[in-house]
Amino acid sequence: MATTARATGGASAPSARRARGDLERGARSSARARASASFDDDVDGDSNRHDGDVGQFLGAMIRGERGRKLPPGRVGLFGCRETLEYVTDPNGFVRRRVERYGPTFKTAMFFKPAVVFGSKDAVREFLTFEAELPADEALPETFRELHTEYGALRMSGKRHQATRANFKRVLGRFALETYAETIGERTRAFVEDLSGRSRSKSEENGEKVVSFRPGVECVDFALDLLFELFLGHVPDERYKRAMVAYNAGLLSLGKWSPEFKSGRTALDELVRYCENHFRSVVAANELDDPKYFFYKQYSTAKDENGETFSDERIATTCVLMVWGAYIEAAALMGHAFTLLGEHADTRRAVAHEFSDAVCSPMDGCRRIATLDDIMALKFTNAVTKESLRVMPQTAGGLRVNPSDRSFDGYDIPAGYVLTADPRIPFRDEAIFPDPDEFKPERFIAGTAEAGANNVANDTFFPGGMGQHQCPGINLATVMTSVFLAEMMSTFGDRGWREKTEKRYVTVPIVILDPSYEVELFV
Ligand code: HEM
Repeated sequence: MATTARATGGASAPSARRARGDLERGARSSARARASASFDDDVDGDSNRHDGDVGQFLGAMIRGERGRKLPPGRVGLFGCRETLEYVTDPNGFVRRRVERYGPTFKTAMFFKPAVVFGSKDAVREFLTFEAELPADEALPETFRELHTEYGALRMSGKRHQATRANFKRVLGRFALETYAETIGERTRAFVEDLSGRSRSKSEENGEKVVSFRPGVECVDFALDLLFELFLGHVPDERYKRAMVAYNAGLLSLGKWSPEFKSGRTALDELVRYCENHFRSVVAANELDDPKYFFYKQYSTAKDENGETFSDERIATTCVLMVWGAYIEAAALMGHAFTLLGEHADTRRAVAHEFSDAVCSPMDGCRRIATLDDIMALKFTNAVTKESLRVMPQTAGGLRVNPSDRSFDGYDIPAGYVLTADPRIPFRDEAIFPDPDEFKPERFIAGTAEAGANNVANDTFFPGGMGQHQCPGINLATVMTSVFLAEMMSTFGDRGWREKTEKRYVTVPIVILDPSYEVELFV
């Protein structure tokens, strides 16, 4: 679940590397173009210099920034230009600014002035005071409302601590052990179904192919699977469509927008559905059925006052958890899958590692992996981590700086959003040499590519950091590792051919566009 990366369109190119290359070339030429434009940005950190940028000049006056040493960059008057550029291409936006200003810069996010940073020193300094910073005020208005009063991202203090304690019960190790079998079975069925859809390409060579659209099918699959893990079943299509509408509403541009209104209706419908379902499970005395593990945990969950949750709160929590998980897990599956398309050796290594773990002379390769098996897939797990690094799907969390402070050598005025952005260290040559290269070995201790800092909290934080750090990233990693293992065992040897240009949607997170299609060889 993440709140910041939001945009449309995306790079189109026949391979992820080329897509990234295009982004970079675009970034370089647009940086050159901007450098020669008369409305230039404040590049030296001196907020008194605006080089003809009237918006920035007026904005800095109104915000009382003149004479203070803010980071380099541009906020503008209301932050409109920066916000629109950010939502159009969030990863490129950050990359261009880091190239131009370095790892700490000021800008505007969702029309609020913001300081974005990602150097190890800045991250360490940030962690010394992050726990005191409110997250709620930094969220876009539409998100705040649809995230509801029960949403963790809006909470702080004792209320938030109680909510986090409950997350441990449904996203911690014991929970993952409980979910592993369903994840394994559903993933295998998904891949078998895909393979069963294959058809002969031509009469002559008997080549069998199957068309696969990861931008749609991973989303569908992840949504079904997470409904099943958290609600014990997959509701009918209507509620799946409602979840998609809710997702769109959360980060709509304003409360006036049709997306926001549909998101509101979808949320009400989903909460009603979950509440009725939860009540029916309780009434039937079925809470001890293992498929209702999630309900069972929440039926005894306590809030900050020691009170058990109301049915409405449990139902809303179910909706928020399915939402927070499905789009993130689907994005990661899609990114990791497409990155493997370019790496035949890596595909085979993933398939090999899986067969070593689950195949035996007794039962062939039919055993469903346990959590221990999945955690022992060191190479495959490293592929998922490297995919998160090479193709970041979310930004970091947003926090509001409540009072003037000095941070990272700069003056940060009260009201500025502070955000530690994982995309900055992900591309830092000193931490990840050849950052454009896809090298899962970086995340395997003892290999030549493994750097001391690769998995440190202050350099690799795809799920954010601090009080609201993602509690679900391990679930997404487990789902993706199993998905890759099953997919590569069936299709990894011969790989696939792209049928359409690769495109990315970045609303509300960076994810493959539904139109992207490949042909898998069976
Ligand atoms: C690769 C997949 C994922 C990524 C990249 C990701 C990213 C993030 C980020 C960056 C945050 C921090 C926001 C902040 O600091 O303000 C976050 C929070 C959160 N994520 Fe994830 N997430 C992922 C998967 C999941 C999954 C599978 C779940 C399962 C339910 C989940 C549930 C949550 C929740 C509940 C929070 C809020 C925590 C809090 O406010 O205390 N996420 N996520």
